[in-house]
Amino acid sequence: MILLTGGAGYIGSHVSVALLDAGLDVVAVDNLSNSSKASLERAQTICGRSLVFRHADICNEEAIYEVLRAYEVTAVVHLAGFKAVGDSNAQPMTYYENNVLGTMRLLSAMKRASVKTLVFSSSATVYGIPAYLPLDEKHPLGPTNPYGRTKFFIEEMLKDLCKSDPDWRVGILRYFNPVGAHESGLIGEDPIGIPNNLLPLVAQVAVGRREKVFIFGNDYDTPDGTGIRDFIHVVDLASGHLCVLNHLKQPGVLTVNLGTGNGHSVLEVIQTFEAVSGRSVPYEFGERRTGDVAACYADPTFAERTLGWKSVRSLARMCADHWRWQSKNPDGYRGAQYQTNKLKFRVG
Ligand SMILES: NC(=O)c1ccc[n+]([C@@H]2O[C@H](COP(=O)([O-])OP(=O)(O)OC[C@H]3O[C@@H](n4cnc5c(N)ncnc54)[C@H](O)[C@@H]3O)[C@@H](O)[C@H]2O)c1
Ligand SMILES: O=c1ccn([C@@H]2O[C@H](COP(=O)(O)OP(=O)(O)O[C@H]3O[C@H](CO)[C@H](O)[C@H](O)[C@H]3O)[C@@H](O)[C@H]2O)c(=O)[nH]1
Repeated sequence: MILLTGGAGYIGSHVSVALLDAGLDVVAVDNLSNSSKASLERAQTICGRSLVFRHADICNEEAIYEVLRAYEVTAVVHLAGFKAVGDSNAQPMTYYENNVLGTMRLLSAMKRASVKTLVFSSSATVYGIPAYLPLDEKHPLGPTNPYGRTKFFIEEMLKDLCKSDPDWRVGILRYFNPVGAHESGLIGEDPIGIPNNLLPLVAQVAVGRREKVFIFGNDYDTPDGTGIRDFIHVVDLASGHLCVLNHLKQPGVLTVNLGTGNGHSVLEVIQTFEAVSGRSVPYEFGERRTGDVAACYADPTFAERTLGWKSVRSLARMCADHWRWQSKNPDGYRGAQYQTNKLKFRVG
């Protein structure tokens, strides 16, 4: 049984599908602070298999310990955490408490239950301002905001833990920019309030929920002046978790970029989204956003060499799948236009 923390979230629901489709048993733990259980009900519908859902907080060591023991968990995929850069500047201690302390509590529960295999969601944000591109795993680390520092501190903690005890096997996955949705259109990203990230905002403009996209800067040193990022399809990202889980046979830490290696500009994303959706996405150029860099994209060769993992879905596919999710669920999970044949969770 695999314990998936943050399982009801955007990436977690897609990882649930990847794990269930691979025939693994899953217990998903989430405190639903940024998600809805509907995502996991739909993940079950997609796979035709049920999982166990437990409403719990990773900061609650006893609750996590009880789950680890009750379901005979053998490995943990740890995605639970807060992720908004702006919020983390405003409330750094909340971020340190939830992300760093929460991970400490989880690790402590794992140690007590003798579960010592972990896959952790880190972020390309740990690299900070790129000294060179593409970013390989050896690039120096220097996160520029509290959210990024929570990921950095957790990475350091995991390295120390593995040095101290050779029984631990840890995969650190540095995600670039996850976008898109499962091809069924049943699960996808459902941010609360005005989206901070580009793709969900573009999708909400296309569907008519918002008026236009403000492009943060068109004077970067890039071909069209707008920022360049490494957008990666969330289904490709999810499959990377399976690959790393299968690969964690040796003790120690394996740190891997999950990106495509291709950079796409903000304007390119908007134009591609318009083309696949047939909708217009009005935009306006505005000031640069504090903390943004001109370009950020991965060197994904280590992932391919060590895990045999490679992203396969194009930007057009990312936009098309994101659009299918958004157009079928204009109000996200709250709209619930879909009537899914709800499979019951194995334990409610
Ligand atoms: N989406 C991105 O752009 C991105 C990029 C890099 C890394 N990540 C990391 O990937 C992970 C998943 O991100 P996501 O985009 O799916 O975000 P998300 O907010 O959709 O999912 C996170 C989930 O964790 C849950 N959660 C938060 N704190 C919790 C706690 N204390 N106990 C239990 N559950 C808790 C939330 O309710 C949510 O369901 C996060 O750790 C995030 O930092 C995301
Ligand atoms: O309303 C918007 C939102 C974004 N952008 C631009 O779109 C690009 C992508 O921005 P996102 O906010 O979608 O993504 P970031 O690259 O800023 O950051 C994301 O990816 C990082 C990893 O690369 C970290 O994981 C971070 O937490 C996560 O939010 C940037 O050039 C940004 O300036 C706009 O022009 N307008």
